[in-house]
Amino acid sequence: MIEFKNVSKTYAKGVQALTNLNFKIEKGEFVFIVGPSGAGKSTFIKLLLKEEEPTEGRICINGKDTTKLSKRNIPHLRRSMAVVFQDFRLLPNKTVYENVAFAMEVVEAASKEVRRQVPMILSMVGLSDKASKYPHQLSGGEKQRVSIARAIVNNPALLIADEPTGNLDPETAWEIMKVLKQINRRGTTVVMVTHAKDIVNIMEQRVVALEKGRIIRDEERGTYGYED
Ligand SMILES: Nc1ncnc2c1ncn2[C@@H]1O[C@H](COP(=O)(O)OP(=O)(O)OP(=O)(O)O)[C@@H](O)[C@H]1O
Repeated sequence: MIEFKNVSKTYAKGVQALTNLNFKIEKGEFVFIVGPSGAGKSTFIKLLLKEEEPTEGRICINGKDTTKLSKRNIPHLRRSMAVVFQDFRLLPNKTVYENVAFAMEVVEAASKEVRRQVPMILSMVGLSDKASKYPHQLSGGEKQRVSIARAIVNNPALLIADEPTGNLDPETAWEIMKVLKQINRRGTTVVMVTHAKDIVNIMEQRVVALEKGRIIRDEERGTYGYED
């Protein structure tokens, strides 16, 4: 599904953020990306989302070289992916239902489809009873579940989670992991960047470790491996 071939990224002023990355992520995988600050994790996500271009190499998604993608086809690529952030990024003046519905409205889904899909997704993330609440009336874990609901409501093939548990206490973080794992079981590929050592160690999923822009480990049932 995702293939990086000899991918390097050098920012302006010569900062080399990623050096010669080679790896594949297959459809349906659950992959943790770990590494110390500055290792290149955010750059990796930006390349996936085509927010940045690699300086060298090729990034193929579903067999297509995204570096060669025409401008016209970028929206289509972006729609196949969704991102969940540490800070939730919900719309404060919209209810839970409206936040999720809005993600469908911007891709011009039929209103009948919105009315069918939103309650289903809210029930999946355990928020049916909060549909009419506003973000400020929710706990951190609930906000993150809304943001996950919004991310998956258009059925992306790939869910990118950038430190999704970073603002949550350990118990709530585990609730979020359960939701992500459930989404993964339904077939969505999940790539999660994290510093949550315990979560990585207990989940026993594939771990790709970056350090100074290089992959230093890629293990099938990996561990966190750092002491930060
Ligand atoms: N827009 C940019 N311009 C110049 N250098 C950048 C830019 N973005 C990132 N870098 C540099 O590239 C390297 C990798 O940064 P990146 O943000 O990808 O790391 P990270 O692993 O996500 O770190 P963190 O865990 O702190 O978020 C760092 O040396 C950083 O300073």
